Amino acid sequence: MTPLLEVSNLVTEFGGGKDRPGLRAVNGVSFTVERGKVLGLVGESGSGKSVTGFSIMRLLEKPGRIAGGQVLFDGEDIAGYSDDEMRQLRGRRIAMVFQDPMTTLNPVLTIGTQMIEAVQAHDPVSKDAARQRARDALGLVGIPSPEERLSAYPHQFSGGMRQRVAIAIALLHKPDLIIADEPTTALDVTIQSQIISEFQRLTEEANTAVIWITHDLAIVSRLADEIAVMYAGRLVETGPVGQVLTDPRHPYTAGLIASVPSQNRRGEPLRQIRGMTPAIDRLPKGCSFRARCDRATNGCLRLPDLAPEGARSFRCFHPVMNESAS
Ligand SMILES: Nc1ncnc2c1ncn2[C@@H]1O[C@H](COP(=O)(O)OP(=O)(O)OP(=O)(O)O)[C@@H](O)[C@H]1O
Repeated sequence: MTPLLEVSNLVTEFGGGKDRPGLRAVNGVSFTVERGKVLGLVGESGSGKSVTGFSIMRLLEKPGRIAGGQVLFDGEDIAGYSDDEMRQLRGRRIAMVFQDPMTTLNPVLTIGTQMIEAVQAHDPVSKDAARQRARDALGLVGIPSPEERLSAYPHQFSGGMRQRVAIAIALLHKPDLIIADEPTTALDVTIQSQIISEFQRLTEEANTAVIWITHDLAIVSRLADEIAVMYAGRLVETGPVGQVLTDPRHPYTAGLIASVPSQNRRGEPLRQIRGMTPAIDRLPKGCSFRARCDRATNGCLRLPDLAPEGARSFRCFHPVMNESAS
């Protein structure tokens, strides 16, 4: 069966032109997402996670542009779709949830008006039927008194409730894929946990595939089937989440896991990856992680390929081998 989403060699640049390369925020990224499965896309700030999500959705702001690669959605290359074709797909078959729900919501319209518009944008149903769908969707994401809340404006909701509304809008048309870009990062942990559980239940019921963009490995271990780790615009490790998180191969993945606070002992300094992610306009030659890596050798002046090993793949000449895990 064709995967729901197949991203191959995606390159996204900012600026540049015909003869001038731009800044490569996404540099040859390939991954697949199967129907109903959750991919956790992780990496430090600036690694290119959001730009990958925006490229798939074709919501890149100028001067951002897809400079190469393919995005096959249900077997069709949507990277070449016109803006109109893309608008048809967005909201109906692919939806996005952002860190700030106000990216989705309009502050001057009631939630009801916005949700009815969102229903009618893709389904030619009556206003009453659309209102009913909106009410049901608010109920599904745990908004109390949904009928009354339809008449409220976004500012009359708490941050957590606003994010639930944004999720309800994303789920309105039962999309095949949701790209969730750090949707719980700005919320406190209890609300975060409730929203993740509800999101998980709703997407499982509708067999929706999800790309969950985050830097939080705890969320990924709870939610995702597969993980893809990005570093400086490239994927450095991919695979089933259980395998990668318990037995990482790439030293960067291992460093990320070791720096999770719960992995550290009380009283000892928190382990962290030394140094900083290189800026995308000053990427070092070869492996971009080598300046921060204890395992690097002169051989790392060449760029390793993302090489497969069973169900996983990693981009490293000197992978971590955890014998106790095998
Ligand atoms: N509009 C823009 N113009 C120029 N460069 C940009 C623009 N948007 C993003 N970038 C660059 O693209 C790179 C990747 O950014 P991106 O937002 O995808 O990172 P991220 O991994 O999602 O980080 P974060 O977790 O902080 O959102 C960064 O180096 C960023 O500076």
